[in-house]
Amino acid sequence: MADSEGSVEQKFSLQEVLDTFKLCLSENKEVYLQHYVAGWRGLVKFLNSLGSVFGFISKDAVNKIQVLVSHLNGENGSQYVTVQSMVKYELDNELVDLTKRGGHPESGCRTLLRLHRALRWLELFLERLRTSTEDSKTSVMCADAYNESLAQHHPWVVRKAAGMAFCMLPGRQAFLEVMNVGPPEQVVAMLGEALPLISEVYQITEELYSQHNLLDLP
Ligand SMILES: CCCCCCCC/C=C\CCCCCCCC(=O)N[C@@H](COP(=O)(O)O)[C@H](O)/C=C/CCCCCCCCCCCCC
Repeated sequence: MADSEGSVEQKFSLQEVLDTFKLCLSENKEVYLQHYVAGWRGLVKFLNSLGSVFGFISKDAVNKIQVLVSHLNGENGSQYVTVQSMVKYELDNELVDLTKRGGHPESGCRTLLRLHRALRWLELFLERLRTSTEDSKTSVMCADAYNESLAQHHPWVVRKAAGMAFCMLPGRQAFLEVMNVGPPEQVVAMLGEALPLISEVYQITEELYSQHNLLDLP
């Protein structure tokens, strides 16, 4: 639908996100950065539809997406086709701050690590949502998933702000409706399809980062 300024309204579609995560893995199980970033773009669209209280989260995610896009579109873009090639290129060329922040505050490795940690939150949250019942609270599912994952990497002030934002989440039914899939049973089925894909992308990235000791990049 076009708005009053003539631009096309971008509605969130879970199917679209599912499709992008399907495209993320190459035949030899490398993670395509372009599709990884597209998956996050889709998720941010969803976050934006929940209202301005989530703006500070959306802003941070968009910043990180933009950093990765600028690597992809930069003069060394061919080195950023997959997460594997990015890691190799940046490590071989000493483009990553490994122990403390220095000359490479926006390395692809560091930036992707932040989204990678958030992907674990997403996996935990969606699994809770998939197995939830009508009276389950999205705010509780979201907070539990956050405390089990991302929270460990955030300072008190961010944890506090995130906790307050979670309280503003719509209830389960409204939440499922925003996904634009159909009745709750259909959403649950689609989540069942999406979760193994998200989980595989997460696991492959986690192993790669672990092999190269990149899981604690400053
Ligand atoms: C399938 C559809 C249903 C679920 C849709 C969920 C949509 C979620 C979309 C985006 C999630 C946001 C990802 C946030 C990335 C955060 C990265 C991060 O950890 N950044 C921190 C560290 O960065 P540096 O300072 O080291 O550069 C930064 O400090 C964070 C600031 C913002 C607060 C982040 C809170 C994250 C909460 C988890 C997401 C909650 C979304 C709730 C909506 C359901």
